[in-house]
Amino acid sequence: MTAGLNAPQREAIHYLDGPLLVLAGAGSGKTRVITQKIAYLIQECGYSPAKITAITFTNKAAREMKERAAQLLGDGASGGLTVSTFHALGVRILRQEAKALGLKPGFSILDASDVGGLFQELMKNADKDRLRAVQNRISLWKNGLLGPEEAAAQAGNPMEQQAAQVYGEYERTLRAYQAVDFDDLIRLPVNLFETNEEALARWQSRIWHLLVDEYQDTNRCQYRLMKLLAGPRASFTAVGDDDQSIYAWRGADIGNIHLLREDYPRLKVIKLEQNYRSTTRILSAANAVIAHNPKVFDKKLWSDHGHGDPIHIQFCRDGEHEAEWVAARLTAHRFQHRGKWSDYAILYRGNHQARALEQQLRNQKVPYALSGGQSFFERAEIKDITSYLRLLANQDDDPAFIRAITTPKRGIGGATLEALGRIGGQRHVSLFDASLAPGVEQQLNARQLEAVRTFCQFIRRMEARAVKEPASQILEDLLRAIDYEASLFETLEPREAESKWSNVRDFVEWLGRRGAEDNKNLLELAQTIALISMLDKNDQDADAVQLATLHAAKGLEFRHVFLVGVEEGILPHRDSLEPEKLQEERRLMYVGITRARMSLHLSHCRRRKTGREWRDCEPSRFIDEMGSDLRRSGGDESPPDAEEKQAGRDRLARFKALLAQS
Ligand SMILES: Nc1ncnc2c1ncn2[C@@H]1O[C@H](COP(=O)(O)OP(=O)(O)OP(=O)(O)O)[C@@H](O)[C@H]1O
Ligand SMILES: [Mg+2]
Repeated sequence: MTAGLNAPQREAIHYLDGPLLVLAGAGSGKTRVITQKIAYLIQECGYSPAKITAITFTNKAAREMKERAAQLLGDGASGGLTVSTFHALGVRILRQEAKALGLKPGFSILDASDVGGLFQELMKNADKDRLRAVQNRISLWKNGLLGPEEAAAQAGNPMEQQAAQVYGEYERTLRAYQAVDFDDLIRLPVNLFETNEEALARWQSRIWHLLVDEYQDTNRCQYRLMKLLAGPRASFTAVGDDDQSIYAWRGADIGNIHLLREDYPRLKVIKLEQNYRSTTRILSAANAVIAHNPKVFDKKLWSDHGHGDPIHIQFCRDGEHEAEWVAARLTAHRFQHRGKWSDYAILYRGNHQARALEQQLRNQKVPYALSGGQSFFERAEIKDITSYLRLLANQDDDPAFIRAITTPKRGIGGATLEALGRIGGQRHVSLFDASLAPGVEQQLNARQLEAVRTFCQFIRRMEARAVKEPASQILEDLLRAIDYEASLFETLEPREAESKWSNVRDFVEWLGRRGAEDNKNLLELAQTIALISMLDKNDQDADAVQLATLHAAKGLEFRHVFLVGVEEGILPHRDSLEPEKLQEERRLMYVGITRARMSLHLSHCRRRKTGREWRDCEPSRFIDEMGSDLRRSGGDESPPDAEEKQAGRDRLARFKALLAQS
């Protein structure tokens, strides 16, 4: 079972005498240790899969790990195993312990855009920057387990004082809607377990061994949850790499690695030193870059995959040229290596960099999948549909009520909603309940009343069906009943309507499949949609180039990686030039380089256009830090004239024709 693993990996897998930290560099097989350890516990130690919980950083990683474990163990042997993100685990805990927390089991989970909307309501006159600052501040307080009162006592500058004020109001609003935000998914279970011994004991007894991947990016709150769940037995395996900690901006805390030693004096630490992912050239460059950060833990990393191809640095004229170059070079490279599109990833620092790349990939007919961008689930048409689902599961969810009752238009407007809001406010009930409350007749005219009542009855009917019929069936009926397709075509240009309707169809199909696979009804599915990102929606088997931000690429590996925009101001980011932030940018660069197995291409531009302004660009200092074993090209062209551009296009056309023949 542990064949093909090295000695320290085997040691990590077999170690069960107490808390264990595997601290090792990129590609050294940390994630593999977790997967193999799950199999080992079940197969060799006789653990029931239901007694094992593993925590990963993304839903995609969770699913891959589950699949790997199922493969290792054979059919059905891994049933009951929990592999999930901290957030998904939080949902599970909240759902089962809802009563103790004063939540109803169908509570809503608000995603980032819902929360953004709520803050806009609460701070009507604030500008965008203030809104974002306040929202971030509150999120950090929540992750630090500080309530509104403690926050108020701690608030320093005027922004923080305002945040502390809004915080209380925000929390009351969430509770009134029977809704939670992402931070609550971790914080509420922690609060519960700290005050309710019975609940804690129940969950502790379910977890004989806890495994945590990407430990370096846990925040204080997640660490508390992990510690509570591990309990006094402290039977856990955490794996991580301090050099890959890239979420400090979201409250992740490298200090948690030290904390583990302090909190668990018996902590065993195992280091892995062999990298199985990358060629020596790639690894040396990564090691050289990260050596510029102060060393916290002594780690070595070597690989016996041979030197491999030189790392290629391309100097491009401008952003457009860079995107053109990437698409063309990638296509040629794939042709030479007779590879698949899915062997390739294009990585970048910020989401906005994707647009130019997407355009070129489309032009050159390169199939691609985008992750880490605006989530599929945050598109207006999908939010329209999910507002119905949320309302089916939770009729206290006022934002969902407002969106659903006004989409498509059914003659209910601001005046009706205001009247309902007044009744709700007086009686302390939701808008849904206000619609059915006695006395509502006096506030609404006959037409309004009829429209509101019909809507509420429709929701009730669908809710009753949702607990017993397959999710896809209900969803189909729901769409038909509200005539969503027609409403799109009535209000939008045909092409736009077409594209939105096709997204809705994708969503229905996907949700139906998900329901059947996970054996969940529509109400249960409705709840977790907020947790799902675009990455999960992608067809896993599709042969496509992966486009991702460096943050979203963590933990993944690709045969060939293109890292674009390796420039001062982008990577490192212009807002992150002070020493601590610069170190995090350097770790981001390290993460990027170490995603590559066989080849790595970097690019930077002479100048870029932002808005109407052209800006001169400097290559990133991180390129210099990679050492001298680099192959550079480009940088000597003057801007092309029309003739040259045409010649380039002709060359490309000939090349494509060649490709098509091959
Ligand atoms: N003992 C081994 N023999 C052969 N291949 C291995 C071994 N251990 C790990 N690998 C392979 O090396 C690659 C990297 O492993 P893995 O993703 O587990 O590393 P990691 O330490 O989790 O990396 P990261 O820090 O990027 O998350 C994977 O393709 C994995 O299958
Ligand atoms: Mg990993």
